[in-house]
Amino acid sequence: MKTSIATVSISGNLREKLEAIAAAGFDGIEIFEQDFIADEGSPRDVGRMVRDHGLEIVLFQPFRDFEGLPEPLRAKAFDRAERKFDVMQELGTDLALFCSSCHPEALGGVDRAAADFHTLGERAAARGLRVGYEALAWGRHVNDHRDAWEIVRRADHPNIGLILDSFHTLGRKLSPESIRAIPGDRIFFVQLADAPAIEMDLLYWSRHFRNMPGEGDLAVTDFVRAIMATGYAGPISLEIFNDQFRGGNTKAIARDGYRSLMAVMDATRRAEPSLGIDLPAFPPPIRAEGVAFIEFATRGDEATELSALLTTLGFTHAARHRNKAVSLWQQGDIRIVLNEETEGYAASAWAARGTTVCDIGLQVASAADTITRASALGAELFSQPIGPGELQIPAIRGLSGSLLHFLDEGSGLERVWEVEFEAVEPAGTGTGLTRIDHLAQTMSYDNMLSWTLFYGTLFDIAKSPMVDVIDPDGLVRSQAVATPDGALRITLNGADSHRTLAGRFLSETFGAPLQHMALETADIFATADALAERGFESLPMSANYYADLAARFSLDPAVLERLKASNILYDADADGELFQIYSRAFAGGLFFEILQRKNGYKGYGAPNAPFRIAAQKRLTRAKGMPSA
Ligand SMILES: O=C(O)c1ccc(O)c(O)c1
Ligand SMILES: [Mg+2]
Repeated sequence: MKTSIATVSISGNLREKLEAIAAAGFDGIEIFEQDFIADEGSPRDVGRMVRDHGLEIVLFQPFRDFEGLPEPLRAKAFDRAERKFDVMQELGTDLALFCSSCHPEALGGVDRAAADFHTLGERAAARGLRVGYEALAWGRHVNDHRDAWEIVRRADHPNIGLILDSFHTLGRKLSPESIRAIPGDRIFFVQLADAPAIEMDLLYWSRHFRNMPGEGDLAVTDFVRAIMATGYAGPISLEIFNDQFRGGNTKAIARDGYRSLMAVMDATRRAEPSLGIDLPAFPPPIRAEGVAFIEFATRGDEATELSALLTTLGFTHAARHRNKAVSLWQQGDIRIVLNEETEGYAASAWAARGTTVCDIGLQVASAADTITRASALGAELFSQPIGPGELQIPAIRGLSGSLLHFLDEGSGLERVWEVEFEAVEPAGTGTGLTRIDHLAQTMSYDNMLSWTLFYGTLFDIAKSPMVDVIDPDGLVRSQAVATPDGALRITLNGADSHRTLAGRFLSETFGAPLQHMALETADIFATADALAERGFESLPMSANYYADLAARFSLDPAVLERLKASNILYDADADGELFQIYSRAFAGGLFFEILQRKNGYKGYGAPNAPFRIAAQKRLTRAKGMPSA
């Protein structure tokens, strides 16, 4: 399978785009005319430059407003096409995209358009070129792939074929099933794009909001299945018009594209194995079984402060590393590693950000499969020298330089805690915390799609609808991903203002670090008492908050008093109830959450977030810390 991406999909000048596209692993590009015109090189130079990057120009696009014009406009359109054919020959590409006309004077009629394309086919054939016809969803007379196909069929010329674009079909809610009846060799090119389900004008939606397959809500896999069922064997290309991507990090967006394309083709072959898709074998989306450990890079006073906080939370210093300044704190199935090494990745993370989560360990069905799938999707593997007797734990780079290690059961990796560590204190019952319920990552809003795609393509994990969280100083958007059984849940919080709590945390760190983790208890009231006994300081909530709870829910007054006395936050949804306690912030904005889900409550307490954030900001100001 030949992979490609339209140059319009990413930011930068043509040279920067080519470098990023080649590095991400694509075979070819659709050269967007403007990208090439803006370059100072001649068409020959540009063609050579593309090939020097190991890339092929698989399509020249777009040619607009060709078919159905009355004379003299018609003759002019043919002349214009000849000029572009000249350019294509110099560039070294044989296929042009002609999109359906939006010209105010274009006339309708399938036969008229077919006749124009037949004539164009003759002209193209004389130069050994081909033309593909694409129905724009907002074309004046042709806006449905079935009509474009009828025109191509009647044009009846071997150098005239069809171009299909998932956006134009799915965006207009047309079923892709009709594509299955088209002969595969009459389809000259396939473009893929996804988009979020928002009601708006088609053209505006297409030009500004398209995103990578898997990042939006369109059924791109169904579209690809229909295409592949025709026997189509040409390139599969991404054509993404997106304002954020145009201003984003060129290399990162190109990598997202590659990851997305591999994942959608993999999903297609698994949905319909008989299609025989030409793609190297790699494992299906990985079953994630939970968080195996969270590792902090920390030193000095901050390490002392964090250890004290873990003690009041009921953790014990369970073990210490045999060769390194690394300690393991444990309670139930929760493992928190404090790394005070002065060399290696933890040391670099500490140097850059101070106390921070430098590594996330995930428990997966197979660590080896995880690494294989991640590499097939374009991830960078990570390793560093290991000491005598230590295990080489499979790891990859996440986005923004983050790090993920993978543990599993049965390959020997599960023995890491005995092999590399020696016991210090036996684990007690603690405060009743059993496991990590979810991790909350904070990032700039622009990185949310990338992270959603990252987790969504590697794991068998689904995204829930985005929610808006109101911070007194701006909006934070929150997107959760969760495995079907809830074993792994991650919330991705995107800040677009530095004045929000999330934004400030981000501006003082960088990348997409973990800002908080939520620890589960089966009995919030018993845990609240045990925490109080240990001197844990919870985040104080206002009396107004509890008055509002009394108004919104029919809570027993005694329960309400109990909530208030222990600063427990409450929410309920159609399924069940949620109880939350927050820690105070430490080390520049990190914090812990303790929660109990009752009767299958599925959310994350979003209605409580504005009050929790306001309480955190109140404390920050009271401590005289800069409050933005
Ligand atoms: O928005 C456009 O004009 C446009 C151009 C070329 C395409 O392939 C397309 O899907 C849209
Ligand atoms: Mg298109």
